[in-house]
Amino acid sequence: MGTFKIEGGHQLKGEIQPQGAKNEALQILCAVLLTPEVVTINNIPDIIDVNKLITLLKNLGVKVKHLGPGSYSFQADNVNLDYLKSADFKEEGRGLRGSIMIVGPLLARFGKGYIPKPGGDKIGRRRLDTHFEGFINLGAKFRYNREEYFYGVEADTLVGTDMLLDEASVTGTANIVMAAVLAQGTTTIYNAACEPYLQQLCKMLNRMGAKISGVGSNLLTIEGVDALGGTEHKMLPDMIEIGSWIGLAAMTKSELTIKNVSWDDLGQIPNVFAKLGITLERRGDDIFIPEHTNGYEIQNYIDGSILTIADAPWPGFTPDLLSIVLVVATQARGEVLVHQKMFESRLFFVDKLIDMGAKIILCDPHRATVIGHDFKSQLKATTMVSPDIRAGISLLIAALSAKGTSTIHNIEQIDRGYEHIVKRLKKIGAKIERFEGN
Ligand SMILES: CC(=O)N[C@H]1[C@@H](OP(=O)(O)OP(=O)(O)OC[C@H]2O[C@@H](n3ccc(=O)[nH]c3=O)[C@H](O)[C@@H]2O)O[C@H](CO)[C@@H](O)[C@@H]1O
Ligand SMILES: C=C(OP(=O)(O)O)C(=O)O
Repeated sequence: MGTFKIEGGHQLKGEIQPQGAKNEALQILCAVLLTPEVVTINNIPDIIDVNKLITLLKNLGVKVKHLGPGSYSFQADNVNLDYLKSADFKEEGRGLRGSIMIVGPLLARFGKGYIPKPGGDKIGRRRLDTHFEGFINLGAKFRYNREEYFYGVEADTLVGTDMLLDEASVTGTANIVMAAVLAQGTTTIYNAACEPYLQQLCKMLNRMGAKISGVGSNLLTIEGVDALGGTEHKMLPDMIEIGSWIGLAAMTKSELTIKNVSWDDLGQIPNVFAKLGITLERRGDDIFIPEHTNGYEIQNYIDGSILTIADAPWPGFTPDLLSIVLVVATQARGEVLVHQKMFESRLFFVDKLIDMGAKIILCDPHRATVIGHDFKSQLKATTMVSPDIRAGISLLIAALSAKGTSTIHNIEQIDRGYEHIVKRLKKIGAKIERFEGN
């Protein structure tokens, strides 16, 4: 287990370039299984989850070439389906959440797809019903081994149909789309998720020869085709990382420029941080955050009542930034109610912030009220364990703003989704060191 030691209370300054989007990368990498031709992918983030998925693809027989920083080519012209029966696969497949999305492409191209219960953050129940109901709707037979938590779908042919998803699941929609592109006839998916990750996936699939319309909406229409070909794709910047750096700038009262953010793909994100009182300036495609010398003030609603920030499927506010919103609010002027609707166990990390001196009331597992200090009282350094990726980065931001030296254990959780974080944070002046072990 790795550890960060962080000396807090220092202002940062400079430019930071966001990495390629983790959640997009996990979808796009799985899509290489849909064609025997070469797919070249750029701006792939160098993070644990993505590297695990690349290893899994290699073990499945996909030819992987590293072309340069963040660029790889993939060719799935000799896929080894026997690997899916191996003990190694049962171990590797559960190493991350994104591995679930190999099932749709494998089912569509080879008639069978298997996966052990995938990993990812322990942030509450994370069911997979939407994925498998979708495959069943396309004509697949489903089986589940309860002892081994092993899922499987099989079908000689998939046949397009109309379906209404029980929830707008991000990875579920991606999985079903990747199965439907090679099905016979037309599939419609209503209540589809439409995050930029999915829009990017659909655009890439269309470049490979798929026929998907409605991209960006919650109604996708997919005309099945016989085969897909190769293509080249570039990942968008990671919007969750961008939100994390906005929070970091505000909490440390630092002037930061976040470079090349693809502003038009950020949806509500700039707006939500602006509601917390943070000044964000659009400079071309960069976000400039000035030094917040006088702090930042949370806006109330028009009628004077307390602001609520809640998550919702896109174009709503992403749940992956609520932990960051929460930590940023601890130093704001004013109060906010943070409502994490999707996940049941994602707010428990507030205990740590309370230990550090933050004024937070955890109302129930989904809601926390934060009363900001307006920098009149600094958070105190402490020792903590990162419970999940976004709580981890939030605790890191808290530590960078706190007085004294903090220790964060279990930083692999942060490494899952943040590329070369020590090097990048040091470049803007952060005092952070990594240690292996505890
Ligand atoms: C690898 C990857 O891409 N992970 C992301 C993906 O996970 P993932 O695809 O696993 O998440 P889902 O979209 O399936 O759902 C996440 C949770 O939200 C609940 N839910 C979902 C849809 C809905 O309309 N209402 C609702 O309550 C689900 O029951 C589930 O508990 O999407 C999540 C939701 O944006 C993000 O937090 C994860 O970072
Ligand atoms: C919850 C997240 O990731 P995963 O779905 O991979 O656990 C996240 O990225 O915030």
